[in-house]
Amino acid sequence: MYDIIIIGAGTAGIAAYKEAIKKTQNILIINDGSWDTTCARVGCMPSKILISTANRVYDIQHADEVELTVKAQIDTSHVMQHVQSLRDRFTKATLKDVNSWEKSHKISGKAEFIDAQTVQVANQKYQAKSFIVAVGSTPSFNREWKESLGDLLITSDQIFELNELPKRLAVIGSGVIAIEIAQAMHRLGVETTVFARSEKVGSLTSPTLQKNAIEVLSNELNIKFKVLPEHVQKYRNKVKIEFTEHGQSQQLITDYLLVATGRDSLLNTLKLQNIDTSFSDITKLPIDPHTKQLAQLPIFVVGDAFTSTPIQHEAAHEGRQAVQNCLNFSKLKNIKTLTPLGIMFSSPEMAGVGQNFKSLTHQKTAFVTGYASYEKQGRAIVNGKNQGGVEVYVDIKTRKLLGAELFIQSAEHLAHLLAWMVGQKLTVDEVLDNPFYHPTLEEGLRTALKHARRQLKAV
Ligand SMILES: Cc1cc2nc3c(=O)[nH]c(=O)nc-3n(C[C@H](O)[C@H](O)[C@H](O)COP(=O)(O)OP(=O)(O)OC[C@H]3O[C@@H](n4cnc5c(N)ncnc54)[C@H](O)[C@@H]3O)c2cc1C
Ligand SMILES: NC(=O)c1ccc[n+]([C@@H]2O[C@H](COP(=O)([O-])OP(=O)(O)OC[C@H]3O[C@@H](n4cnc5c(N)ncnc54)[C@H](O)[C@@H]3O)[C@@H](O)[C@H]2O)c1
Repeated sequence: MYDIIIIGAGTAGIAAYKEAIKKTQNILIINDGSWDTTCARVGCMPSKILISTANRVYDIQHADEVELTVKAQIDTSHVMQHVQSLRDRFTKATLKDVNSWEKSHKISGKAEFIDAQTVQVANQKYQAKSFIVAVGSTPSFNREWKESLGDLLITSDQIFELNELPKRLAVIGSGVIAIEIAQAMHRLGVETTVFARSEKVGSLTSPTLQKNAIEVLSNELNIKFKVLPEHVQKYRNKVKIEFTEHGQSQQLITDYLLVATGRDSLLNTLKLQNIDTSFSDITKLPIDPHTKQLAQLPIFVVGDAFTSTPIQHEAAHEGRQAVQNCLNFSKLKNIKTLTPLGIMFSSPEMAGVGQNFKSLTHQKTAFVTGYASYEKQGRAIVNGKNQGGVEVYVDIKTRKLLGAELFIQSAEHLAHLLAWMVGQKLTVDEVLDNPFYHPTLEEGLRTALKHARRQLKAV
């Protein structure tokens, strides 16, 4: 009997293995499919390569933002090769690591539970004192549409495999994946149309920043809000989409349909109902949000498989932390301990830190919002990127910084600073006691913090 069986070798499973091997050699990791992680193969890395290249094209074509006249000829014919070769560099690094592990610790194949102590892979049974379940998720899509469109319906699992940039792309969804990829494709010269079921873009929950983001992004991108395809079909090896806009029936011919409408957990592949029949509905599993324990069992579910924050660093953190709970069962520690931090790599970037506007409002927390627009922010003007704004949320009683939302260029850096401040439970006064260099984007953050402090004084 193994000390731990880890199911899934993505970000969370690999982090769990690397932590567990420091404590015990009596471990097994089972993975169905490729051992190079969703993040490196079809997620974080290829998407960021595409976005970075697209933003370079944009900056060359918009040099007039800083009064430069540039006559450039941009050849995008190697973009997909660039995405793939750089992506391969990252996946190779992961595979090199995995290949260095003891062979007898690894099994390829789909794991299914037989009971709470036993899993089966291709008719072979394996038992463990504890399990770390890190099976991740997969893109959701309409099966009927897939049947009629075949390879022309793609998800984030396929888009980075295209040999060349398409001429035209339709995207369904206006969440994180949809907007990141749609904006990048548009900037690379792909005629891109986004179908959004609601009037919302990306991850922001603040109504002010959301409104601003809709304005800014729809100035650049063709986003059809509250419009969804009604019928799709293959037409001369293209995709024909029928939809209704402003009360009129319309149609659009495009090369591919990218479906980015969320991801489904792969927990349903594990036959958890063999442990307890009540586990057959994976959306209702009794998983403790803090310890990630399934019911009272020595089974811990980590990463994207069951989370409201499907992001890489959380998956890795949960994978590592779960090992302690397995080896010290049943003395459990909370796994979910990181300050919330989410960054969306649109342009301008969106970020959320700590508690967001929506959760603070729902919990009826007594807080003030400090706001700063970046339209007139000195450094942003100098950079020719003066769009968006930031909001900081401060507790009225304790004056502590509770969270922030950002929609500005380079939000990724400010968001980290803010996450570290929120994690240290600093008050707005303590944050403002720190140096703010001139001229920097951080000065805009100071404006927002001061705005919040003025309201506290007024309360
Ligand atoms: C397009 C895209 C862009 C992204 N960009 C970012 C980003 O910029 N920043 C960020 O933080 N996050 C990003 N993410 C999210 C990030 O990739 C995920 O949060 C992270 O990869 C989750 O890791 P995981 O270990 O939970 O799952 P995965 O890495 O998906 O690993 C799960 C593994 O389990 C295996 N498995 C499934 N079922 C079984 C079974 N029954 N038996 C055995 N093995 C099984 C799977 O095959 C897979 O290998 C992005 C995701 C996508 C799709
Ligand atoms: N930068 C990053 O950190 C990053 C990048 C990409 C993905 N991710 C992670 O991956 C997760 C999944 O991303 P995602 O974009 O697939 O999910 P999402 O939840 O961000 O967006 C889903 C979108 O699909 C729409 N939608 C859902 N069902 C629909 C339906 N039936 N018809 C039409 N539209 C529908 C929603 O309205 C929304 O616009 C994200 O939550 C994020 O945590 C992170």
